[in-house]
Amino acid sequence: MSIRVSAMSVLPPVRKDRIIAQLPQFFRKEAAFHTKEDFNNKVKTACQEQRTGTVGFKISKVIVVGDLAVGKTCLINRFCKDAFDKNYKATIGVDFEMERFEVMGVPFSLQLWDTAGQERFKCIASTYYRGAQVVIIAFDVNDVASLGHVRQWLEDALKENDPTAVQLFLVGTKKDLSSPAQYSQIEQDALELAQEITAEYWAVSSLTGENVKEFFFRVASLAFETNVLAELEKTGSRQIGGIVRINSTPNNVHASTKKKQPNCCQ
Ligand SMILES: Nc1nc2c(ncn2[C@@H]2O[C@H](COP(=O)(O)OP(=O)(O)OP(=O)(O)O)[C@@H](O)[C@H]2O)c(=O)[nH]1
Ligand SMILES: [Mg+2]
Repeated sequence: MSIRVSAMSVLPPVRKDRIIAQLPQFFRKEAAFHTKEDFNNKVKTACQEQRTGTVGFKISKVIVVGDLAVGKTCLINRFCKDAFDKNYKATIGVDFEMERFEVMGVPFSLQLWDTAGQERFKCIASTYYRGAQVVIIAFDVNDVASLGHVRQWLEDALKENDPTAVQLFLVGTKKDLSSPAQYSQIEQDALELAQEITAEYWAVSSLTGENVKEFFFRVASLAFETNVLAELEKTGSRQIGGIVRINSTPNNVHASTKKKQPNCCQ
């Protein structure tokens, strides 16, 4: 009996709890990437017609930065391993986890980079900031100073990346440790800051798991949506180039552009 190894059989199927069919909603309207209830129509159609180009084969890089001990490692571990460690073990340099999703039937992967917050490991960690599509800045909702350091983390992360291309999230951690009154006080400041730096704001607890899955699903969905839109724009401009060259009338332009569409997913 011969064994056939195809590209499809190398990867196990995407986990059932990583399948995204609908756009997960924002946490706070005041500081959301956008407030639409559903995925962009063009993106939905592209997924239905399997016209998402290379998006399904690419891996988006996500970096998680923020002060030491705010809970970056715990946040990633809660999502990726459904585990929580109450003992603090500082991250030395960086670590990363791969997470595979399926968004509206299209495979999509995130590479989650967990970086060190300790000053002495920061210079190693910062060499891994480059090429991030998503920057997550974490602060502890019980520690105002960690919120105060967010701008510095942002500046460091953006030094290595194209600021206009980065999707930014501000995440308050350890929500379980604060009383509702304390929390709402810091949330005001966090929302204000999130608006100023154009970040989407979330508050989570890795201990209880509150909002952790919702948050990463939102990150994956928005990164996916952005990538598909960029891909459609690329294909669109290629088609326009074709139209100019063949100098067609509007009717047969449509026919010829249709033929030119890549069919890489079939
Ligand atoms: N109660 C509570 N404790 C948390 C939570 N998240 C993290 N911690 C605790 O906070 C401490 C630091 O967590 P880490 O995830 O290691 O912090 P870090 O940001 O990765 O720290 P560095 O790697 O040094 O930058 C640990 O003792 C965790 O158990 C949370 O949601 N709730
Ligand atoms: Mg860590």
